[in-house]
Formats: sequence, C-alpha cells, structure tokens
Amino acid sequence: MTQEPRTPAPGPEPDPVAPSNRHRQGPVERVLDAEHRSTTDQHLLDTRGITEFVHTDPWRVLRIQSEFVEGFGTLAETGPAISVFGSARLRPGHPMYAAAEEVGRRLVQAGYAVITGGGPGIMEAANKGAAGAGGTSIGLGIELPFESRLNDYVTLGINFRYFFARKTMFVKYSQGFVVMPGGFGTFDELFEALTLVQTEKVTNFPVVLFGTSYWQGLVDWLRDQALAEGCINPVDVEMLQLSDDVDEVLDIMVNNRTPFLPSRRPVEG
Ligand SMILES: C/C(=C\CNc1ncnc2c1ncn2[C@@H]1O[C@H](COP(=O)(O)O)[C@@H](O)[C@H]1O)CO
Repeated sequence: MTQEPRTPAPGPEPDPVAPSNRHRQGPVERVLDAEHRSTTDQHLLDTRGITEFVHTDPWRVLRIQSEFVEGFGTLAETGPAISVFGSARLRPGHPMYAAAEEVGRRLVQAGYAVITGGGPGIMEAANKGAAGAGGTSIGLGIELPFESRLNDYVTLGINFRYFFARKTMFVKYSQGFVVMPGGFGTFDELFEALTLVQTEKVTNFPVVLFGTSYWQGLVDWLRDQALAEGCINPVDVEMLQLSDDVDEVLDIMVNNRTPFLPSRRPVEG
C-alpha cells in the first residue's frame, strides 16, 4: 500500500532567514534551524571522552606557547637585569655562597634586577642578596623529576616545564651573565650564552666566570685544545672574563664591557 504524501499544515511558509533563525557561533553568524543550533561554549562544556590529546605534541606546542606567553608577559617590564648562575649544591657556609649573595646585593644596588634559576645553592644566595637589598629577585624555576621549589628569596617567580623556554627568558631579559662555580646545569647555561654571542644572536653581552681557580682549567682547555685545533676563534676565548672580584664584575656588567667588540668575525682572506 502506497502512503499518501503528507499535506503541509496550513499557515504561512516559514521564513528561513527570519531574525529568529540567525544564529551566532563566536564571530560567525549563520542561518540555522533549531535542531542545528548550538553554541561553542556548549561544545566546550559538553564534550568529554577522549583525553589522549593532552599527551600529544600538538597539544604540547600550546603548553610551550603558554610558557613563552607567561614568561614574556611577566618579565617584559622588568627593567635592566643580570642573570647569576651556579651550582644548586653549594650551600650556606661555602665561600661561593657568600660571594653569590654579595654579587646579588651589589647588582641590585647598581640598579639591576637579579635573575636566577630559582633553586637552592648559588641561585638561592644570589636571590638572597638581591631581595635583602630590596631589589627585584627573580627565580625561573624548572620542573624536575625530583622535588624542587623556588627558594625563599625569590620575589618574582615563574615555574617552567621546558628548559629551552626558560633559557630564552634568561637571555632575553638580562644584559649579561655572571657564572659562579657549578656543574652540568651551569655549563649548559654558560655555553648557551657563549654560542649565542659567537653566532651574534646577542651582542654586547658580557659573560663573567666568577672564581678563577674553579674556571681557569676550562679556559685553558678551550685555548689549548679547542682553539689549538681550530674549533673556535681567539675572540671566542676572549669572550670569557675571569674574576674573583665583585667590584670588577659590577664594572664589567654596568659598563657592558664585552672585550671582543666591535667585530667578532674572522678577517676574510
Ligand atoms: C640539585 C637540587 C635541586 C636542583 N634544583 C634546581 N632548581 C632550579 N634550577 C636548577 C636546579 N638544578 C639545576 N638548575 C639549573 O642549572 C644550574 C645549576 O646546575 P648545576 O648542575 O648544579 O650547576 C642553575 O643555574 C639552574 O638554572 C637539590 O639540591
């Protein structure tokens, strides 16, 4: 048996573009029937289920982006700053702890904010000196597999998941590096700066190695091996300024003295 087509209900034809059918989804406006109307907020709040996306690289890119946004947003108005690096393991009572505290204090008195990795040891000492002098004492912490937290002397802190985002902040927001004795973490920060200066990604960027007896061996090795083998240029060794004297460190930083300027490039020919 064939079914008769349904006769439309009598009455006026519905107007598909009537104002009541116009529907906004964010900035976009569409004509939609009631069945297809929904808001972006509804989708956001209703949708659950698949959660694996939070462990994928595209999602990580957003987290990485958020670290840059947070870092730039927090530090943009910091004013002049110097980063102080050094061992997480040299604790109060070590002469370098006292020296780092003095460096932090003197930098603040010279008008700089002090930036550290926000951890214990030398980082804590530099933050302590800076905070004690009433200055801006910045700690850029890093998430580690073992418990780590910002030291008690950080007055402005940011915690990072990613080393590379954090390292960008040290370079972007400081005018120079003071590198106290330390281990692999300190070497990483030191060689990051040296590479950026060598490749002219940053200019006028003094790097001082504080503690001649600790660092002299590295400088000698760079000269006797790396330079002798032609892996670096003489100006690359000159980038490193050794000092045991806080006054001298201040002088180098304040006067922005980078000894290899104006041109680092090897003469052609
Ligand atoms: C070792 C312990 C905690 C480590 N906590 C750290 N917190 C923040 N930043 C750190 C930490 N450890 C290393 N860093 C970074 O590397 C540099 C020091 O590393 P090193 O290997 O000790 O030289 C330092 O400048 C930080 O930026 C528990 O005691």
